[in-house]
Amino acid sequence: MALMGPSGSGKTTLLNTLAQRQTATVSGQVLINGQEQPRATHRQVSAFVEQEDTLIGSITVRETLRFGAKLGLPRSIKDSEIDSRVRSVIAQFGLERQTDTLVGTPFRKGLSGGQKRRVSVASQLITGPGVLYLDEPTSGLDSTASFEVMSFIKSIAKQHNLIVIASIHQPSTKTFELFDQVLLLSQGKTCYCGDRTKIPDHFAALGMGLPPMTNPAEHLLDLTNADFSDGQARIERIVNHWRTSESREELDLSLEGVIARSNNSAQSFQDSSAKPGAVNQTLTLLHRAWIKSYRDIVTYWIRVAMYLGLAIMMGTVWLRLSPNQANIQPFINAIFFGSAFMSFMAVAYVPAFLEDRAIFVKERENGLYGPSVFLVSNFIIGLPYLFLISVLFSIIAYWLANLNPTAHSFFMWVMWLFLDLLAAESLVVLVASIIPNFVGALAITAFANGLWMCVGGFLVSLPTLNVFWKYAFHYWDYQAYVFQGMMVNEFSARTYKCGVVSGQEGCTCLYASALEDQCEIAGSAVLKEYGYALDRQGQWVGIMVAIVLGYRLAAWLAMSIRKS
Ligand SMILES: Nc1ncnc2c1ncn2[C@@H]1O[C@H](COP(=O)(O)OP(=O)(O)OP(=O)(O)O)[C@@H](O)[C@H]1O
Repeated sequence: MALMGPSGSGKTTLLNTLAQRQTATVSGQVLINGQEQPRATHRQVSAFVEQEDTLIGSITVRETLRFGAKLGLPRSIKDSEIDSRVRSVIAQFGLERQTDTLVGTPFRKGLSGGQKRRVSVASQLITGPGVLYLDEPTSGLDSTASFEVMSFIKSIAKQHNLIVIASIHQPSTKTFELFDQVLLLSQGKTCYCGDRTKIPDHFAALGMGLPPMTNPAEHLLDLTNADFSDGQARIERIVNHWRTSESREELDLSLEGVIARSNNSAQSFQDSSAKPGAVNQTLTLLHRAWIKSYRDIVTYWIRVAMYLGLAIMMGTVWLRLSPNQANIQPFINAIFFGSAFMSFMAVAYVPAFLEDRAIFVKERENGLYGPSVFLVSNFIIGLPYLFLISVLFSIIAYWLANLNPTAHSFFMWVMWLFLDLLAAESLVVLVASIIPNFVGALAITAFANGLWMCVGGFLVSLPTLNVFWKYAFHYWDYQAYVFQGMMVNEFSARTYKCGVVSGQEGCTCLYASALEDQCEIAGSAVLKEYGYALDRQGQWVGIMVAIVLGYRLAAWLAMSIRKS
């Protein structure tokens, strides 16, 4: 069935209402086989293909369909059967030659627009729905590609006894003729609903017959458009004519028949408990995210390169500092840069997360999985990459800057940096879950990281920081714990040479410590100045883990509440 009508006539609203996908206030009933069904049943028996393709660009056509099947089909279905279903859907959509072609990203060319549309529809058909809703399946395609997409859909609909309801804007004559039924809307009202072939007679009775050599779809749109002269009066005539027409009477009668029959027979639909379990779905998402993470440079590799650049820059700016008192402040500054600025740069994760979130929203709408599965897989897939970034950054920057040169201190630094990046990424996930908009999420994450920098205790020492900022924000500032941890790592066991004044005997030490008479400063004196304890790293690690989990939990809450 083609759902047609001029712009703003209510096509999308009706389609969403039928598919039970929106919360707009509507009245009336949506019946399947003559009976009202719960939302979960709608999701089981139907599939919805949105106007925009939300495909993952860095996986192949075969992988797209396989992952779609594994996420949506009951776990009792074996891998071999999934593979054969995938092969058959690929063949039905004429995509054999593109089976192992990537869908395509801005950096790697993949499928054409029409092929992408076919993959979008195919990925919804793999789970074998009975009703398929298509929101403007041909938008953005030229008339040849539109016809091609619709004819594939038509032949599959015939083969599988599938009901297809597609909103469509301005189909060519050939594409229009693929539809059996037409529902014509204008200003939210029905202008015609029924057999396509009966349209010419229906409108001819109104004196609005189809002129020769005219595209029928275009003619119908002209008739129902209120913007033309006499538009309003004409639409009212069309609507009234439909209300009293024979076609309308026939439709009512057949609906009454369906409802009466359904009252005498209980409908049973497929059991939803047979869906794949949360663990299986998490593993499937992890597998898909893993492929995406190594193929798509935007996900992690741009960030790896950026952190490598920053490591070289930091290591050469703070180049081989010797441990003397003049370098104590530069060491502290290096630690601040290594903790605060590194986490600030996590804003580079915003676009990749928003892309994953868009896929999640679509798949949740289709009833595949919820926020827990998405967030757990997102968390796990980030761990190896963040660890890799922490190790690579540290190998370069730590030794070039000559921070405390012991193996133990190096590994402790890597751990602090890893926790830092993990917390920063969790903050991005939280902010982008609440504000799923590129500029908005970027601005708020940058603001939050700016705030954490200011109240961390380095730019303004804790005793000086005013009580509001201290008590409201300092104690859950993840950057503060990383800074403290890195400071203890550098200064707890290292000594620094005091300064010698030329022409004088002895030396002057900037920090008083027990080693003053040997012209040295014990690093612990620096920590004393900042008020940092030497033995609380374990507690700080615990607090960092709690902050990371807190951010992820808050993101889960935001995603559970926010549905779009
Ligand atoms: N039956 C109705 N009664 C009253 N208002 C309606 C009805 N259907 C839709 N609307 C309202 O009309 C507006 C346009 O609806 P919608 O976006 O569904 O139109 P559309 O035909 O899909 O437009 P386009 O082709 O431009 O996407 C929306 O604000 C919607 O809430």
